[in-house]
Amino acid sequence: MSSKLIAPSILAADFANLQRDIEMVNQSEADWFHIDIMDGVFVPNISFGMPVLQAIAKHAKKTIDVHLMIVDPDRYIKTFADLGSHILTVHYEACTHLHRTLQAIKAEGMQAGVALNPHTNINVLEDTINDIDLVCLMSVNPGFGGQSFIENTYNKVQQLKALINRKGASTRIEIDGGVTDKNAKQLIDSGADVLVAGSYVFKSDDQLETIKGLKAIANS
Ligand SMILES: O=C(CO)[C@H](O)[C@H](O)COP(=O)(O)O
Repeated sequence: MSSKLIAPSILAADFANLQRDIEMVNQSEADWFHIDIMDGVFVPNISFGMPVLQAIAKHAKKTIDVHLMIVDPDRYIKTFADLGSHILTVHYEACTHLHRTLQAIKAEGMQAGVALNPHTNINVLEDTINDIDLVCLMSVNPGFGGQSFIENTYNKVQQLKALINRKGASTRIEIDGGVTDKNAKQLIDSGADVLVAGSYVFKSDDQLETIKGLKAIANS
């Protein structure tokens, strides 16, 4: 069984002490940096843009997993590659020509991810799953950190895992939103490979221990 991965969401970091929080992730047992880019159009919130990502990338020593919650993401694929993104995830709901977008991401040397909102059925990926490196299942409605986990996510992970197996794909399943020690084990048992955790990590007293504990649960 391959190792299950933990990706702290920088959205929940303390931006007054961003470099300290990045160093904490570097030193931790986390595997990826999860970076949420929000445009105030696709989602009802604006997070941060290119200069902040550039600053994070300068200090980050782990895989940079960028999640674009923006309309028409094709406009920025090259920019995000140039800024040092390793994985670039676009929303299914934001792409008119998803297959073309995936090819464009790969052409820039990045892994291609697709995120699905909680209301979007897994079967929309039936014809593209073999072209997708990562599916990010939103377990909250995107836009804000600190929301409650949607329980139907377990069913969706199982359905997605079944689709991946049926198609012989090697796609990873990532879960984003409301992940804690309470749901991590059931998510992994349902078929998840990567757990994104924002508030649970950054609002905890001992962040290194919180990441260590989540990683232990995910790989137990
Ligand atoms: O981007 C998000 C919502 O759009 C996620 O909720 C965020 O990445 C994770 O934060 P939290 O663990 O606090 O739910």
